[in-house]
Amino acid sequence: MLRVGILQLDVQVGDRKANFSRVNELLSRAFVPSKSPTAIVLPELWDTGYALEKAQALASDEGNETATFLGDLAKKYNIWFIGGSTLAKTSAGIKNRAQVIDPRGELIAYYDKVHRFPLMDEDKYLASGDRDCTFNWEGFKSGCVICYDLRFCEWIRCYALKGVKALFISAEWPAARAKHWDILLKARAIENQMYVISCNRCGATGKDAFDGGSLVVDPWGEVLLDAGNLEGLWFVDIDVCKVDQARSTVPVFKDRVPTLYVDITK
Ligand SMILES: NC(=O)CCC(=O)C(=O)O
Repeated sequence: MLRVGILQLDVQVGDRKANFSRVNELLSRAFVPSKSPTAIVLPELWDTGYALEKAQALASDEGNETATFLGDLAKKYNIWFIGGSTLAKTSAGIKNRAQVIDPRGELIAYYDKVHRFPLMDEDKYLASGDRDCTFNWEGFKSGCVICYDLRFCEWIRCYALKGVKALFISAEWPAARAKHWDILLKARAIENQMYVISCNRCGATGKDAFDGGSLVVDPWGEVLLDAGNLEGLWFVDIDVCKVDQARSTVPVFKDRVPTLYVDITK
């Protein structure tokens, strides 16, 4: 068994100090030790929110400030942090970067959001990523994407074809489209026969409301955890055998006919 913790946060926009201190507080209040290796997931841009007009000032070099903060907590609690993105200053511009930190506090992988969301001005302020992110989480091949990436079934399929069995998704997905969020998480889990482990923001900034609704969905599409719409930290165990069971029972990956899946726009 492996265990995931969903830390659903009401992000304070532009205030990294407040978000750091809230995460500290939630962990010290709600962390439950376990024998199962544990990964905690945070929302997209959990430390600064969508203050993109101030991205230049808020971003830290390669996202190091946030990685250091999480690294210290990872060591203290002997946990992973998987996903949860920050603004990272890079030579190619500022990126929306999800970080993977192991229990030694080391940043072992990161993912720069590939599909920038124009309705929240990401195309105006941020540079996009150009690669996927897969890694070994306690022997379980896993991957990360961020929010709007969830809409691109072909991108998530690439992860599954690379052998990913657990996909971590961090998001700031507004309440206005909460239904899409819910359906797409379940669809991606069912069609790829993988765990989908998500963490969305909750609360509101001005008129922008976020409903949370973070889900952990198993490879059969069953919801193992629904965080509701409040701030908090919740845990659930996942049985790694379920992915192989689902894939051998309904042999989608054996039955694909990729020679027919051509891109007709080319
Ligand atoms: N932060 C995001 O990428 C939001 C994506 C979103 O709201 C959507 O509808 O897609």
